[in-house]
Amino acid sequence: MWNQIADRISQVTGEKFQVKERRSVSGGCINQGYALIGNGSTYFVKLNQASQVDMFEAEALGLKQMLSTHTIRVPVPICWGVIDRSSYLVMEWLEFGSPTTRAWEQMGRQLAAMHQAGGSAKFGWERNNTIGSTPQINTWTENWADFFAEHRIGYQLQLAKRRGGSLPDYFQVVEVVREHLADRTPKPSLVHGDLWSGNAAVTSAGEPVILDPATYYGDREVDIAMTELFGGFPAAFYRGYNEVFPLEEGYQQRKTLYNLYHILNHFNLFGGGYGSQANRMLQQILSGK
Ligand SMILES: Nc1ncnc2c1ncn2[C@@H]1O[C@H](COP(=O)(O)OP(=O)(O)OP(=O)(O)O)[C@@H](O)[C@H]1O
Repeated sequence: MWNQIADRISQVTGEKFQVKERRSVSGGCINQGYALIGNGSTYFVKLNQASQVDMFEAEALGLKQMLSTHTIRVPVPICWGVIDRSSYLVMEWLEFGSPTTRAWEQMGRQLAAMHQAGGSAKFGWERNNTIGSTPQINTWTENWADFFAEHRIGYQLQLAKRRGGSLPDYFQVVEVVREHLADRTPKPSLVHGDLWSGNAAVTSAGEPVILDPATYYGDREVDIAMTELFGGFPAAFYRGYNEVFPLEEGYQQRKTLYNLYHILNHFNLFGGGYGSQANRMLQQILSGK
């Protein structure tokens, strides 16, 4: 299989690539990561079962879409497909370094520029993708409140019900979410979609980079909300972001709603205490606080 992947890399890049060494890269939960080292070039390869090829294709197309904005660095996808029983995604290898305050500030500015780049009149994306390993529904929708209420919260609630979670009534929640967002009419921004600290890094040359996206066109605030969910990014990141594209009034209230999506998804993926956390957030939202 590795030789076939090397042949595909050679075909796509136009430069003969032969594997000299292969190293396992730890860090991901969903896929197995490898460094493929050749003479003078290295690639990062993710592997999964053959059935997961759509997930890799969506990731590659999301990375391409972000690249097309020329705003923030993301790993360049090279090729993907199925060989034998495995699906694979090959991308540019990145050397990571320690982030400086300057790099965080620049990441904020560059993410803001990506959010400003435009490119769609509707919310959604050209295909469904995944958030973690959960399907993420990206049906094109005119109205942000409808999109987020139905395709983000509603979809996760349905999955949670099937998982046996005791969460408030689906219709009540979806309607309350729709109401809460009724006055929110953002321009569709290309968002990363899964921007926690594990998916943000800095190269050894000091350049900010964002990885492993769950791209779609949505309210830019979903990315900022998620950066705050598991501990937050350094203050320099928010300073840089607000310099270019200041957050609007009401963000603090919407933040809980936007992060509820990820907590419901964590409940669906991992169960445990995420169910009670989702319930607390839902109660807060339903009581209008
Ligand atoms: N282009 C790259 N070059 C070098 N190392 C990388 C690259 N992309 C990711 N990595 C390393 O591999 C690890 C896993 O990558 P990633 O998070 O994309 O995998 P995943 O299995 O899809 O993730 P997850 O389970 O977090 O959704 C990262 O933490 C990072 O250290």
